This record gives sequence, C-alpha cells and structure tokens, in this order.
Amino acid sequence: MTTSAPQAVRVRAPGKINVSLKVGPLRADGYHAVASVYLAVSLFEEVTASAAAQPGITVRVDAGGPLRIPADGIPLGPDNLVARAAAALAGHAGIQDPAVDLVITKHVPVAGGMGGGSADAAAALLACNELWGTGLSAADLALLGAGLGADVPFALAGGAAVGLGVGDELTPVAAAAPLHWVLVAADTGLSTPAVYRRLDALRTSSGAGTEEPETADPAVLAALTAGNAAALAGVIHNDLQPAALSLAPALDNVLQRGKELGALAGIVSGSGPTLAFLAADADAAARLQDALRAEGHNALAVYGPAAGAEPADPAAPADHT
Ligand SMILES: C[C@](O)(CO)[C@H](O)COP(=O)(O)OP(=O)(O)OC[C@H]1O[C@@H](n2ccc(N)nc2=O)[C@H](O)[C@@H]1O
Ligand SMILES: Nc1ncnc2c1ncn2[C@@H]1O[C@H](COP(=O)(O)OP(=O)(O)OP(=O)(O)O)[C@@H](O)[C@H]1O
Repeated sequence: MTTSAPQAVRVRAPGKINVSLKVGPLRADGYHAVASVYLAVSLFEEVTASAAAQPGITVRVDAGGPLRIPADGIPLGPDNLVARAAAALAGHAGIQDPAVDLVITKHVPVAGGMGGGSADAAAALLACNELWGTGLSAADLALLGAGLGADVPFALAGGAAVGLGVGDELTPVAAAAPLHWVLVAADTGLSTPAVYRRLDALRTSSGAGTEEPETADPAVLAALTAGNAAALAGVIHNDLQPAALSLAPALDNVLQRGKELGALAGIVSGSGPTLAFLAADADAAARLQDALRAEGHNALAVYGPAAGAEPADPAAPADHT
C-alpha cells in the first residue's frame, strides 16, 4: 500500500515568556549574549501549509483569538517569517520551486515580546517538513530555525529551557507543575532591536558595566523545577525591562496595578510590551484576569510550560487552550 503525500498540514507552536533574562554587552555582530530562562505558555499560533497548484509561497493571516490581535503590521510577502521558514527549508532540501499556501492563525501579540513570529516560523518549518516529506530531524529544524531568529529553536522545543548564546543554545528544564500567569497585551508593539538599542544606551549613560551572562539564575531554575510560584515570584527578572519601560512608560502603572490586584509578581515579557503576571494558582489567575479586564486591560490567563511545535488536533478549535 502506498501512502499519498498530505495536501494540508496544520501545526501549532507556543508563545513564550522569559522568566529570567540576563543580557550581556553588544557584540560586533549586532547581537547580545543572553542567559534566558524560557517558558512556553498556552497561547498558540497555528500555521496551515497547503499544497498549491502554482509554484510560489503565499501567506495569509487570520487574526483575532482571545487577545483580539489585529493583523496590521504583519508583512504578507517574502519577509513574513513563515515564508522565510518555507524558503529556508526548500533551499536546504533542494526543492527548486516550492508551491505552498501558508495560513497563520494569529493569537500571540504582534511585536509583543512573546516570540509570536518565531512561533509562526517554527510551525511553518514543521508543517512544510511534513507536507513535503523532507524528513528533517528536530535537530536539523532547530538549526534552520536559528537562522531565522534567536527564539525559533525554543518555539520548536517548547516546555521550559535555558537559552544561552543568543538564546538558541537550549537546555531543557524539567518543570514539576504548571505555573499560572496572566498576560496583558498592549495596543501597540515594541521593536525588539529598538529595545536592545535602548538597553545599550541606558547602560552607556549610567556607566554601568555589563558582564557576559554565562549561566541562568539557579534560584529561578530551582523554583521552576519545583513548580513553586511563590519562590519564583521573588526571583523573576528581565534585563530588558528598564529599556521597554523607557520606550513605553505607561506599562509601569499596569505592572503596579496587576500586583495590587493580587499578582505574586509582574514582569515585561522579553522585549515587551506584553506583561506577564504570576499568579498563585489557576483560580487566582482567573480572578486576576477578570479584575484586569474589568479595568479595561486586554488580559488572558495562561499556563506554562506548554508543548512545543506539534501537529494541531484537527478536531480542536483554533483557540488558546
Ligand atoms: C527578546 C527575546 O525575545 C528574548 O527571548 C529575544 O532575545 C529576541 O529574539 P528574536 O526576536 O527571535 O530575535 P532575532 O529576530 O534573531 O533578532 C532581532 C534583533 O534583536 C536583537 N537581538 C536579538 C537576540 C539577541 N540575543 N540579541 C540581540 O541583540 C538584534 O538587534 C537582532 O537584530
Ligand atoms: N509571522 C509573523 N508574525 C508577526 N510578525 C512578523 C511575522 N513575520 C514577520 N514579522 C515582522 O516581525 C516583527 C516582530 O514580530 P514578532 O511578533 O515576532 O515580535 P516579538 O514577539 O516581539 O518577537 P520576540 O519576542 O521574538 O522578540 C513584526 O513587527 C513584523 O514586522
């Protein structure tokens, strides 16, 4: 019996928060060495790759989802990370004229610091690998992904992990229990390179020295491994937070408000502006989500760790849980 190639493959990949992010000095290549503790959360992007009749890579975005994400500002041409992912895989596999239609179901805030574009790239790599039967291993996909963005290997892997190098050298962290968070999305995004540049400028003006971050904070890893939200609340940290707050000062009030409303701690996610509030448990997260929504914030309770890129259940709705 022969099995025919699939006509369409749907894959989901998670958004992330960084529960700890240490950033070293600017390198000659324009990047910064980091020591990141990534946590994938239960807010997923989906990418459907369908065989196309004509050669070419097309991109469409279905926006919306529980955080009501608008599609503005997402390129639909070859610059979209899903198109770049498909082109990279085709190039690697020697496919001359790839013919694929890619549809993104967008749930992760755009330019939100949650690695949404990286999740799209990860999902597209996996979906096209399946559609085209190219058979790349997880390690090969991660290498291709690292060429697309520092966060892409983690979006493939999911779970919780330490990321060294530019964030792409991953070591998994076994987390005992899910942690519950409330995300607050902002109306406008922040450019990741602009936030890193602001960090460099703040450091230059304060004269503060910076060390190469060689290891992730052991206290963060211990709290994560134990699934201990109270302990984690005391040690979550993001070196990019002062830079994000300097570019988007209104976030500071929201951070304070989340804590007044019961969060154990609050942090800017990655390069921001999405905020992530840590709650004691699922009930506390639901209450905090509702309290923040009552004050007009675009809030959503999620948990992490969540799975990395994987085929989406065709029966499941394209939702965040
Ligand atoms: C802020 C984080 O999301 C934390 O996980 C990442 O560091 C950013 O990851 P990303 O968006 O996948 O990053 P890329 O798309 O590879 O890089 C975008 C830009 O961010 C800056 N960048 C990114 C990663 C890094 N370790 N150092 C940097 O300075 C560089 O200016 C780079 O040109
Ligand atoms: N599939 C995509 N989804 C969103 N943005 C994309 C995509 N492809 C390309 N982009 C471009 O990349 C920019 C940043 O995208 P993204 O949403 O991944 O930011 P981010 O989540 O802040 O990234 P990170 O957290 O990894 O730093 C967007 O403003 C857009 O111009």
